[in-house]
Amino acid sequence: MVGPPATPLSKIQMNLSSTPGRAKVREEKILVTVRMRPLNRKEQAMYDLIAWDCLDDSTIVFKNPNQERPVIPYTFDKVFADTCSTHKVYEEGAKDVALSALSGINATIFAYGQTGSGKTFTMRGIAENAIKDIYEYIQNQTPERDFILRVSALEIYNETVIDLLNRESGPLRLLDDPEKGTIVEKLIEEVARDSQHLRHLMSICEAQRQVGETALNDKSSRSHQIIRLSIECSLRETSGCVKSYLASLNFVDLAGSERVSQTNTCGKRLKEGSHINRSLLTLTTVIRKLSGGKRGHIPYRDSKLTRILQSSLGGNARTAIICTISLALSHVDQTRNTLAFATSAKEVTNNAQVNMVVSDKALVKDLQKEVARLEEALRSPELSSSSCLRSLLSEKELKIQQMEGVIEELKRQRDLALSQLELERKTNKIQKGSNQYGPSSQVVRCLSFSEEDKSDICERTPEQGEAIVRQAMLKKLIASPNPSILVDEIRHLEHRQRELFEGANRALEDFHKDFATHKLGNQETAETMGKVLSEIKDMLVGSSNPEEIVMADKAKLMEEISRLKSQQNKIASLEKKLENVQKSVDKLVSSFPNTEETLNKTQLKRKKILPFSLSNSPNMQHIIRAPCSPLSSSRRAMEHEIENRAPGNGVALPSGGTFTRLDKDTTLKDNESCNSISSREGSPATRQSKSVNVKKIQRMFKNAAEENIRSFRAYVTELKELVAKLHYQKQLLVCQVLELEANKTANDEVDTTAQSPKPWHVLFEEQRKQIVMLWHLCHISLIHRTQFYLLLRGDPSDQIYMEVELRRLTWLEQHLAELGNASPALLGDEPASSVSASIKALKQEREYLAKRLNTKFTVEERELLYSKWEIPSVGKQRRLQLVNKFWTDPYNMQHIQESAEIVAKLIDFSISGENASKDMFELNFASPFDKKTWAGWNFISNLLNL
Ligand SMILES: Nc1ncnc2c1ncn2[C@@H]1O[C@H](COP(=O)(O)OP(=O)(O)OP(=O)(O)O)[C@@H](O)[C@H]1O
Repeated sequence: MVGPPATPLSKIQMNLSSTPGRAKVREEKILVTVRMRPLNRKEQAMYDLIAWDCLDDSTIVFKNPNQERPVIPYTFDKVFADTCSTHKVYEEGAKDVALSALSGINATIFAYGQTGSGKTFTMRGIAENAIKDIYEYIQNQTPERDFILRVSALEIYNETVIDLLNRESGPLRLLDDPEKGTIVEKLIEEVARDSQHLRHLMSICEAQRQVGETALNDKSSRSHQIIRLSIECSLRETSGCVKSYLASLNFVDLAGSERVSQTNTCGKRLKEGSHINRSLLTLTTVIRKLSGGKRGHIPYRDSKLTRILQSSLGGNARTAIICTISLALSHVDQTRNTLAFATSAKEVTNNAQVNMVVSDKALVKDLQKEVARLEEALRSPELSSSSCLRSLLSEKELKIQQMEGVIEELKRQRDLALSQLELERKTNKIQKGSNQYGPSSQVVRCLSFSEEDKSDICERTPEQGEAIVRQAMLKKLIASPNPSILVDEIRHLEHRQRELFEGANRALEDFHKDFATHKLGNQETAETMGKVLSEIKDMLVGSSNPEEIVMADKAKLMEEISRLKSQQNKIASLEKKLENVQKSVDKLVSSFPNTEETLNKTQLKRKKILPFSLSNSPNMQHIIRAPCSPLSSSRRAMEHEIENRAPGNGVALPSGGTFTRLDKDTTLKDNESCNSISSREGSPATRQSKSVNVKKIQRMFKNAAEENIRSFRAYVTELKELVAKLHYQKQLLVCQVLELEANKTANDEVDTTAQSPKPWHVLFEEQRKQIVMLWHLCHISLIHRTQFYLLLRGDPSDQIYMEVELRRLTWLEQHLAELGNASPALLGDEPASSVSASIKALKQEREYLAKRLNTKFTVEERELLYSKWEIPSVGKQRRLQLVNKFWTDPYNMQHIQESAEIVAKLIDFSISGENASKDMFELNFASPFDKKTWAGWNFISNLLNL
């Protein structure tokens, strides 16, 4: 086949390269030489004159015997005088170009000239010399180089291409190949075994050529002849890589230009001459245009000659043109034409390049091995068996389980760390004296009632320390509730509540006793006190008793919940009663200003006046220790008052000491004073002194009573808050327990369901709906959805595919949700690169499908679709608008069905077609569509690392 080397373009590296032993070949002008033919016999017989002279080996000049016009010399790369041998012409005008083919560069040598000027004579010699040199070169090469020579030959006779090695094949067609250029269809290419064989083949070509007799040449070539040697050189390198060069060497013997007047042709010869001249004219035009440097339209296609020689004329080849001329004066015009052609040809530039074929044999061998392995695997019954599939599936499920386990463990560790961090933070705040809590700690604050009034960690009592520990425990408890811990916590709260009520009761009883003993306050005050006392007692009765708690210890969790629920009313009742107590105490306080007056009227009559004292009350410690009690501050105020008293006022009060001890001392001193007053009764000084002391004692008594009333009021207020907190805390705990119970019930239901499975068709419908929703949420490929949806119709064998798909999608959806919720600092670019990549891929897929609408649906069908899917009749990108509506409503199964049907038509997918097999899903994340993954599935695959 004549044309550029028949090597696939993909395997050819069209790089400039150095020819072995030569300079780099880049742009290069055509080598143009002129060979003079001596006068032949006919010319001599006619006494024709020699019209041309060689000035030197590159210049020829017309002899101007008449000296009419100034002579214009012609200069070429070489001018060979008529005495020059063909060998010299070859050596200096063709060899260099011809041997380029040995290093992968296309080469063309052709003879151009007037008929009978010696073209065939010259080309025969050139080819002979080239063949000789080529084989010498091959023989001198090292064994690392292998050469293969192939021969093909054709002639263009009357614009018909004939295979000279297979003339019977008839006229051959020229074809345009995008990679190889013009090629001759069905042209035979014979491998030359050696130089002899090659010569033999060339002799066949010569014998087959059209030759005719004309007036100027007995054996005139009536056709253009092209003999092509394809030379393939393989170079084995130490790395095992093999480089191959492939080049063609064309020997072109053109038919001669001729004038009818000179050749005296007619009929057949005239027709031949006409074709010859026309093709030569095209050649001349091509050369002239190329020489002008203007790369406009080059009329290569105007003749078969120029089409076939296109790469040699300004293309990828080194070219040498030997222009043959006759020295005879009778042919001077034809010679001038030839020299003009030669002059143009000199200006034509070619771009010869090495045609290198790199074939990595090692790689090829590896690929062959891999193919063989895969073929073997495919043939293996094990791989296609269901056991293999099952093991593959179980392996992947195991991997998913492991990943889920890891995720759970990480979550647990994260929660634990957060809990510890929060505790640490709060502990630090407490140590710094701050009791401010962040909004996120609201629940914990409700539970941490015992901590709120701790102002200094240094003064923390064991109870306070315990409260901090409990607080941490409660936070853990909320994060991961445990029924037994919850129940314990409830009991603890109830116990604490009872302690508070009992403490309040004892304090109030003593308080009331003191009032009664000392007749403090008026009747109204006494009534109020009695009322408060009875209300507190009611509260105690209303609270849960120890037996219930003991019973609850043994009760089951649900019974405990019921009990707590039933307590709701009791708690509300308690709150109500506390309200009453609060009101009563307020009333008591408001009535107290009359106390001084009462004291003056009543107590002064008594011989023995005892100040109000709780010194003997065992419950006072409860009041003092009561959380949130302002008693400490009132105590300080009392101490301050006592300290500021004048030393000589007759009241011997020790400075410092506790309130209780102060009361004791005061009581003692007061008793003593009273006794003393009694013994000295009657003296004026004594009366005055007694009057002063009584007033002081009354004032002290009043202060103490006021202080105790205020303290008790504050205590009741605090108690009310505590009850409210307990109530809230219990509710929280009940919720926790209920949640646990609900989970337990749900699990039980699942277990029950597992024991009595639903019918497959029901389960299939449920799973399919879930899958459709998850496809939507995870932005899965529409093509995948369509194929999966249409292929899996609820057969029992679909079960495994459904389960795998559901499992994957569930995992993916959770993973994407976690990515979306996670901190960007923790995730880096992952969320953006994952979700957005899937969305982008889906968008591209929709665009792809939209483009196919025109080819897969007729205009009428499209209009129907637009109408049905409510696409406006006027607007841009209606096709995309339509496709954008597919698969967008996961709740509507009719919509899903119709979407799937349209997408299936767009991608030529048919459930009965060749490409419709459930195996296409392969139970892994590879894309189902021609193995050409969409970005979404690519991402999913990478994401799951399966
Ligand atoms: N340089 C030369 N020295 C001696 N004889 C030559 C030389 N060139 C050509 N001849 C002779 O001239 C004759 C014509 O030559 P040839 O057939 O090669 O011409 P041609 O250009 O091929 O003609 P055509 O175009 O008609 O085929 C032949 O007999 C050949 O031997």
